[in-house]
Amino acid sequence: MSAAYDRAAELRALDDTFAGVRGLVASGVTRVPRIFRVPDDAQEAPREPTGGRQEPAAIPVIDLGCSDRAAVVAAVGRAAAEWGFFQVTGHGVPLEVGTAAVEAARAFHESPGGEGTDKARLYSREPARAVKYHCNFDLYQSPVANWRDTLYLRMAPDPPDAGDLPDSCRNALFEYAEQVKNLGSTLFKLLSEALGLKPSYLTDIECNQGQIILCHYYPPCPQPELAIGTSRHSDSGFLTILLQDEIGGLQILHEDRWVDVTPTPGAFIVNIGDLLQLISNDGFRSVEHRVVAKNAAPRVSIACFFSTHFHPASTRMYGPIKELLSDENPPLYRETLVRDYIKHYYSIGLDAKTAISDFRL
Ligand SMILES: O=C(O)CCC(=O)C(=O)O
Ligand SMILES: [Fe+2]
Repeated sequence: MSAAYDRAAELRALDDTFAGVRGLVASGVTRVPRIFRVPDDAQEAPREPTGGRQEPAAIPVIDLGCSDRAAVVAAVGRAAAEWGFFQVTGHGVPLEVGTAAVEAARAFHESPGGEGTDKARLYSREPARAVKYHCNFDLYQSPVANWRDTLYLRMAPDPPDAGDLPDSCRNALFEYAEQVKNLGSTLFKLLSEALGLKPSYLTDIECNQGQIILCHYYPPCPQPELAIGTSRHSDSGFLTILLQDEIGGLQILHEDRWVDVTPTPGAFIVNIGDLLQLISNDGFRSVEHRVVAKNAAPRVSIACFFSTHFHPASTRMYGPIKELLSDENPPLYRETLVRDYIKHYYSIGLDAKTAISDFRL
């Protein structure tokens, strides 16, 4: 690495544009700047794509509208234990609600940056702010900047001031958040039952209390093989519900291979987060995933995390659920406040799944 490369200064210069990766692309960059380059030696170990000699693997698709509830519970339990990821159809969220949210997110990200704009008003990486826009939440922690910008909305437990949301997104994203919250409640019931607990168990212990919505935008990348859209990581919260557009690029690590999560119109992707792995005492798995960069049309995804994150009033301790423990299934993790877990997770930045192992007994 040449001495002339001042990474900190380049990160700062990007931050100071308030326009993110989209701003770089709009200005016509044809080469990936060094702050985004994935070092050769960090090339992510299991590089093999889906397929090879076998049939391409695919995450389970579960129809929540199926009238056989026991079968749905069993399918959710199997998927959460074996894959950590599944897609759901028959979920009751109208197609147009998801489409409107994706298009609102796209319009925001494609709006101009610069003085006096929504982007400049919202650009922040201040933890306390409920509505903000930034390029890489972990820009200064992570060794590799991701080819991605994000609009961040903390919707619950305390909803943001409506006026803080960009005008063009407000209605679509409030509506989306409400619908996805309801879907989250449905999923927490199914997951409780799949653990052999009463349906209200996970909501009784407030796993659904926090809701954070991240509207990601992945601009076309001129040298996609040198960069990454989202570095490999597992999600920190209890549960994530993700909507992706038709571009693709999301991959999950399954049996040591990267498996493509193929866009399925109208379906949501659901995945278990670290905190649910922790309280289920490894009954459910929080699985690493990443987004590859592409030189295609921009990609939009909306991730909804159920997690109270930095909520200061939350004093509940989370540890392996007592009802699941026995001599054969002793606790594997120590108890933690959500905010302490999240603080630790953020201090590392997106990386291979390491935060949860620091909480193992
Ligand atoms: O954009 C995606 O498909 C995934 C984003 C993601 O993994 C995350 O926000 O945690
Ligand atoms: Fe994620």
